Formats: sequence, structure tokens, C-alpha cells
Amino acid sequence: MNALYQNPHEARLLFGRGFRAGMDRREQKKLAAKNEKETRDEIRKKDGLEEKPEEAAAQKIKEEAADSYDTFDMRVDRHWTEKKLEEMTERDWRIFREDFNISYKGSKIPRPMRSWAESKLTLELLKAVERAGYKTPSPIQMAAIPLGLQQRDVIGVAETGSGKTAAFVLPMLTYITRLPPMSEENEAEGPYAVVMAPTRELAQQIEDETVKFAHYLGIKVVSIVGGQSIEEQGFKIRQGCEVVIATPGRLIDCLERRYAVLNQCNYVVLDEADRMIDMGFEPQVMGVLDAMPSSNLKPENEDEELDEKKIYRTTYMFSATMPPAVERLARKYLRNPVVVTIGTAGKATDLITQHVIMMKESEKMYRLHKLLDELGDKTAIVFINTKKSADGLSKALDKGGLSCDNFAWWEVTGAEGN
Ligand SMILES: Nc1ncnc2c1ncn2[C@@H]1O[C@H](COP(=O)(O)OP(=O)(O)OP(=O)(O)O)[C@@H](O)[C@H]1O
Repeated sequence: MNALYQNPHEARLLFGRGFRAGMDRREQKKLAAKNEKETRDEIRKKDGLEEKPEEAAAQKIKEEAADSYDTFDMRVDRHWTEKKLEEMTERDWRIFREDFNISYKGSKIPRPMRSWAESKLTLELLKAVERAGYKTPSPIQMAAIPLGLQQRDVIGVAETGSGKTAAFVLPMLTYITRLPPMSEENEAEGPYAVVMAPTRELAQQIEDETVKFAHYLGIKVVSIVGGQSIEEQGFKIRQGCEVVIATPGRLIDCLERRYAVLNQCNYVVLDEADRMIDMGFEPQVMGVLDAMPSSNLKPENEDEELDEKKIYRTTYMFSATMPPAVERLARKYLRNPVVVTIGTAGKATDLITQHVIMMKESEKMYRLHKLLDELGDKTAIVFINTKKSADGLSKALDKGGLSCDNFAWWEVTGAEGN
């Protein structure tokens, strides 16, 4: 067999560099010329022949032609960052989604937004975003804001600290600005939007983030969490507020005691839904959702177009995992939702390094002590599977001179109740 065929030249694929089928033709031609020269040299060496001048000249021409090969015919496009919105192709959007690790599940999904300027947020809100110092939207904001602005139901899976809050707050405020301002006539009918979160601390964080934007629009935010007077909270709601941020237990209490109603609430956000379920709040969450009017539910038929001018019940749900109880909730209360995942669902966050240390049971206490000692004046959380072991461990650590708070009582509110 001819030696040329024994040593075939491999195509080098360069996907993602803007070449059709990932091929850089110039690079290929140069490699082919080099390959041919080496093979001919080898054959001549074997046969004891010298290279003829005309062969050398022909080879030189091939190499020069390869070197100056104009790749413009192979280069299909510029990168999406160099393009205007209207120039974006399907392929650009795919690369854009890959660049930001955005994936979707669902039908009729609107394009993500590449920048704040390209979003359909009102000028007032864009100013508020600028004042907050948010230069570019985070990936969950790029994906979820256009969905919220179309009143689509959303299930968001994103890491903590990824900017989830603004991803639901900005469309929520946009929705509110479309409604009549709160006045004596309608304030007794309750808020326009409700956000539920599993803990007081999270509710507080969401309130801070919401107020950051809401106060420029004159939108009032009230938080309804445990540890404060329920009468006072009820009074604040009745005085008129557009947004309520609440923990589910306290909110259902407020509703059952008639301190608050949700007669005009059509926008609801469940933040950290899996944690709310884990903490045993499923009945309370469902109770709140059932207290909202059902007259604005979206059509069941997912092919039916939504009327942009109409008000629909919009449900946003964020959850790091989708256990059966969360799926049940989603199936019952969300209509034709779009699932947005940033990064890999269920993957540990990139911000945390995990170490697994294998050891004998008898060494555990010593190693834990050593690890905690090495922290110096930093603090740590130790997770443990039962209340009893937490009690024993905290006592042992206390004895060993480490100041230790035992939060095991917290588990009593958990679904398992152990
Ligand atoms: N586009 C943005 N640019 C700059 N900072 C941002 C942007 N979006 C959010 N942030 C800030 O990033 C921080 C985390 O955002 P946020 O609280 O929304 O995260 P999260 O995903 O809700 O996390 P958690 O689960 O802890 O509540 C906040 O301090 C927020 O102000």
C-alpha cells in the first residue's frame, strides 16, 4: 500500500472558534503539506534517492499556498458578543446559553436577556438596577426575568448567592406597576404579591433586596415572620402594601385569624421550596396558595397564547432539588412552567470545596476536635443526623474548650421530627 495512505492525515476539529463544522482549513492545509513532505522524505530515504529540485519547488509552493490560505470562506460568524440583538442566530443563542450554563425545559421559551439595556424592564427599574450597582445581569436573572415579564410560571434551580432574589423581584415589581395604585378602595383586599421563604433570616434578606428596588417606585413591602407581634403585622398589611414577604407558618396564621386576606394577590414566589417542605411547611404553603383567587389561573392548554394585557396568576418557585413533594406542589399550582437550571442541578456549589475524610468511628471525635481547633477564631457548623448525637457532641466539644451552640431543637420542626 502507498505509504501516504498508511499514515492518513487526521482532521483537527476546532468547534466553538467560529469555523464551519469546527474545521480550520488553513491549519489543515498546512498540516497536510507537512505530512506529505515527511512521508516523501521517508520514502526517498528508504530508496536511497535525493530530492529533485523540481520536487523541492513543488513542495515549497504547496507550503506557501497553505500558509496564505484565506480562511474567510470558512469563518461563518462573529462571536455573539460582537453582534447586535437582531443579528443573533440560533447558533449564537446556543453558545450564549452554554457560556452562562443556562438550560431550559418547557415550551415557547422567550430568549434570555444579554444585558440590562436589552431587557424589557421599565426605565425606572433600570435606573434602580443601576443605582444598586448591578452592571450585568447574573445568569439566573438573564434567563428568569424575561419569563417573569411574560407572566410565565418558572421553576428555578440555581445556587445560593446567584442573584435569585432580583430574578423574581424585578418582574414582580414590573407586574405591580401595571396595577392600579394601592388606595383606600383596594388596600383592604390585601397585597398584590406574596413571597414565601422558609426562614425569618431569608425573608429578611429578600425584604432588603426588594426594598432596594421597590422604594424608587413607591411600592410598600411588609414582612410577616415569627417573633414579632401578629396584630401589628396585620395592621401594617391593612394599611396597604403591595408586597408581603413571609414565612408560611406565620402567614397562614395571619390569614386564618383574618388579619390579612389575599383577594387580589396573583403573583406568588416560593423561595427555597424544598427547604420549606423539609421543614414541614407543605400544608401551610398549600393553604396560602389556596387562599389566592383562582379566577386568574392560566389556561390549562399549554398551546393557548397568553394575552399580554391580561393579568394571570404567576408562580415562581426556586428549589435546589426536586423531591416528590416539591414536584407535587409544582404540578398542582404551576401552569406550563419553564424549568430554568443554572449550572448542573444537584451539583455542589463552586464556591464550596468538599473534602471527604475516611476514618474509623473511634477516630471521629479526635479528628473533629483537631479540625475545629485549626479554625482558630473562625466559626463552623457541624451537621449531625440525630438530636441525641447533637446533644452529646455539643457537650463533648464544650468540655473540650470549644464554645458551641446546639441548634438541634430546630429539627423538631422538621418533617421527620426526630
Ligand atoms: N446582577 C447583579 N450584579 C451584582 N450583584 C448582584 C446582582 N444580582 C444580585 N447581586 C447581589 O448578590 C448577592 C446575592 O444575591 P441574592 O441574595 O439574590 O442571592 P440568592 O441567590 O437569593 O442567594 P440566597 O439563596 O443566599 O438568598 C446580593 O448581595 C445581591 O445584592
